[in-house]
This record gives sequence, C-alpha cells and structure tokens, in this order.
Amino acid sequence: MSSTSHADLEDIKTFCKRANVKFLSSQCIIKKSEIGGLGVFAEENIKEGTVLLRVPKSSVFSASNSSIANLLLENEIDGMLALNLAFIYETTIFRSKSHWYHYLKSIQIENDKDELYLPPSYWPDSSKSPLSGTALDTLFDALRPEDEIRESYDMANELAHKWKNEFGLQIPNLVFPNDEEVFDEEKFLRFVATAYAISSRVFEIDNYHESGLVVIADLFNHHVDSPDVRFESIFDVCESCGEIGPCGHVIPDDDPDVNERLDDELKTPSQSTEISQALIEELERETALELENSSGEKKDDLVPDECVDITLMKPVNAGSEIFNSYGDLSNALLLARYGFCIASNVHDVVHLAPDLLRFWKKNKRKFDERFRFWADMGYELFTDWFDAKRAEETESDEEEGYNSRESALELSETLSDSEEANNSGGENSWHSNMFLISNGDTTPSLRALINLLTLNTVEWKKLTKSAAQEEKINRFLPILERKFNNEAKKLMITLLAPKQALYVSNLTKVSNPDVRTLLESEATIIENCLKALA
Ligand SMILES: C[S@@+](CC[C@H](N)C(=O)[O-])C[C@H]1O[C@@H](n2cnc3c(N)ncnc32)[C@H](O)[C@@H]1O
Repeated sequence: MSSTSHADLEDIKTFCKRANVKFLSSQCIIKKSEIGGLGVFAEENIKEGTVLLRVPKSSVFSASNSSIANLLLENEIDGMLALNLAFIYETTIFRSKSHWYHYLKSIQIENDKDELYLPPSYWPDSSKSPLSGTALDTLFDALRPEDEIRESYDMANELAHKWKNEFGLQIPNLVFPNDEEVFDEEKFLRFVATAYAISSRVFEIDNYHESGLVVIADLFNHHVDSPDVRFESIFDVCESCGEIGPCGHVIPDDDPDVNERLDDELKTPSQSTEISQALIEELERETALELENSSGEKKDDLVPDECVDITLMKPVNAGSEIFNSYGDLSNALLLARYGFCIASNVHDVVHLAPDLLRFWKKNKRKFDERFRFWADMGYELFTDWFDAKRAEETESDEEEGYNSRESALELSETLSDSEEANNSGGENSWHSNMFLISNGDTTPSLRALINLLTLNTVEWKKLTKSAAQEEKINRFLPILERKFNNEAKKLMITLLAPKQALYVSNLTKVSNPDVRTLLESEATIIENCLKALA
C-alpha cells in the first residue's frame, strides 16, 4: 500500500532540517526496501539503546500543530477525522505555503497509475469475495464499508463549506464537491484513501496531540515478531497545552508548595490573573532547571521529554534493515489497516463462530439445547472458572499459557467499534473467542464448546444438573478441557473441511499476493489442526 518514492527523499530531508529533526544519518540510511517502498537500514553496527531519531513534538504533524488547528478546536473536531482534515488542507490547499508540505507530499494515496490505495472494504466485490469467511470478514467485519467513515466525510464536507462561507477558505475540491448537497463517489473515495494512508503511518503521540504523523519514524517497516526499535513519547501531558510539567491548566493536587501559593492567590482575587502568569513562568523556570540538573549532560537544543524518539531495543548489524512493530497484528488487521500481509504470521487465527452458528442452525434438533445452554450460561461459567484457575497458577505459567478471557480482551481491543459493542458481554459475547490460533490449536473456550456438544448423555445431564451450584459445576468443568474424543474430532472435521475447501478453491482464483498470503495462512492453520486431529 502507501509507500514512499525515493524521489521524495530530498524533500523529506529538507523538512527535517527546517523542523530540527535529529536522525542518526551517520549510521543509518534510508533506501529502497525489498519488501516495498523505502525502509531504514544500518550502515554500520549500532548498539542497543541508541536513539536513531528524535523529533520535537512541535514538528510532529498533528491536528493541533496544523494550519487549521484553531478551526478544528473551535468546531470540536478531534481524533482521526481532525488529522485527516488537517492533512487534506495542508496537501491540497496550502501546499507549498505549508510548513509541512515537503514532508506530507511524500505520503501517497494513489499509485503511479493514479489508482487509489483503498482498504478491502472498498474493493470491488470480485476482489474482496475470496476473503469472505476469513477473520478479516467474520471477526473484524472489515469487508463492509464502515458507516462511520461516511458520517465523518459528511461532517468534513459540511465544515469545508462552512469555512468557505465564513472566511472564504478554499474548499479542497479534490475531496469535497462544490455543491455541498451533491455526493460525489470519486471524491469520497479520495477521502477514504487519505484516511487509509494516514492510518497506515500514524503514531499515538500524547494526550494533547493525540494521533500524529512523524517524519522518518514512518519509514520503518513492520516486523511481525522481532522488531529492532520502539517508539517513545511521554503520553501524559496537559490535554490543553501539551506541557509535561505543571502548567496553567493542570496543577497537581499533591504539590504543597503550589497549593500554598495558589491558596494565597485565591485570597487576593483582584490580582489572580497577573500572579498566575508569574507563577506559571516560575514553574517553567524550575522545571527547565530540574531537567538540566537531572541529566548532568551537555544539552543539545532538543529537550528529550519534548520529543518523540525511535530507539534501538537491540543491537543491529551493518547492512540490515531496521524494523519497527506496528503491534501484534494478524494478517486480517495488517491488510485492513496497512494494506499488506506477512507469510507465516504468528498472530493469524481462523475464526469459527460463523461456522458453528451455521452448524447449530442445520442441526437444531440434536444440538439446540446444548448451544442454548452455552450461549445463556455455559460460556460465562467456563471462562469465569478458567480465568480463576489461571490466576491461581504461577506467574511464569501465566505468561506462557493461553488465557481465554485475556485472549478475548486482546482481540476485542483490535475489533472495530461495532463488533466490540456486539461482544461486550451480551449473549453473543462467546462468538469472538471461537478460533484456532496460528499453530492450529483451539482457544480454551472453543475446545470447551466442542467438548460440551459431544458429551455423552450421562455427562450432559450431570453438567446441566450441577450448573446452578458453583461448587458442583466447578468440579465438573475440567471435563470441558479434555482432549478431543472421536465424537469431538468428527465435529471439528465437519466444521473445518468445508472452510478448507473454500480457501483452496479461492486460492485458484486470486492473484493479489496479499490476499493469497492471508488465505494460505488461514488454510495452513486449518491443515495443522486437521493433522493434529488425525
Ligand atoms: C509506515 S509505512 C513504512 C514505510 C514504507 N515502506 C514507505 O515506503 O513509506 C507502512 C507501509 O509500508 C509497507 N510495509 C511495512 N512493513 C511491511 C512488511 N513487513 N511487508 C510488506 N510491506 C510493508 C506497507 O505498504 C505499509 O502500508
């Protein structure tokens, strides 16, 4: 997806010079990467802990640093919509007059054939249909265009016209129509592509800037399990002005000096504004002094706490590409957010909830009672018992083990908002936990459901009888963790075989390498599970 052209590198460097960005260019080089676009490489062996890049927060492109910061603030627009809108104005209206232009123009929203980079949800049906049934579709609902993005677009369109009418600010015509009321699909898709390009490069800066684009930091490619660098920023700053220490907006409750002085001020209300200003300046001087004293080093012109850094977490050898991690993301999420996939991604899963629901529908007579029990109380009883048991185990076990509730939480963090709402404790909350992990193992709660569905009649009666009494049910629940018996294996095969056949058939029709990678990865997980069942 969005990759940087080598031709834009000089402009990026020009921006860095003007913006006081420190890049360790004596030891690193930015050049073409085999995996696409540009990447950052070590020119010599570099030690762990080295700061490769230091960017002052004032040189991070965020909504609050942008040319339309005040307009966004006045109209209470924040988050990704604010960043997208700010990016659109800088790159299409202010252009070369903008302080940010040399950097931002390197962020491409279309390829050299003028085709927009779009997320899978905006691909034509023929391109996205091979992905149906994958985790991208059923766990993350990322094949369906989100209502939210259309709502954001409508809001942004309304604002662009309002600003035009109120101050004559030019409308970004590439993205919004001249007539506010006329929807233009092509322009809307440019807005979607802008949001996608930004989401593939954004960093969480702090609670003042929120999300932002960080020059050069966004040139590090992703490594799935062995990144070299980490992004560092002090997140906890004043929400109103971005100050790290005491400021005019927040004064710590527990600072007796400040509180005493504040009390004195409040006793003389007529002078309060003047004294507050003096107080703020004094506190600023104190903070600067503390910073100098605490490091004892010779200062360069950047105050580290006011910067974001890219720091090496481990040594790298000359010649190797230096990788970041965009998070523990499955291919489904990498494709949805960044437009690429990785072979043998250890975070991939095969989601089986839709397959189980289809099975339930088809086999109501035999399995309805058991599925209902699971949905009404079985899942909750099992996860509560399982999580309590895990909590009692040793710390090292906990680190290695697979915790059913934890995994659900980790996943739900990455689910879209609508999916999260579906899964927040309702009768369907079990759906998001029914999957195979990358080595083909089941999650504990998928294993429990399969075992529950295949308990013999005596076991099933015992389970339902004891369900009302915590002590009794807790003695019975370990049976749901047992190894699959033949009945359970048969059921797993019934669920997996059609899914596998679908993936194999889709693979014959697909040429997009990322879609192939995702399908191959999920097909391999199913294969590993089937092998283990044999
Ligand atoms: C933050 S940028 C990284 C720099 C990018 N290569 C460039 O030229 O601008 C993220 C984009 O880089 C590409 N990318 C990053 N890591 C990758 C990987 N491991 N495999 C394939 N493409 C990757 C994808 O196109 C992704 O959308």
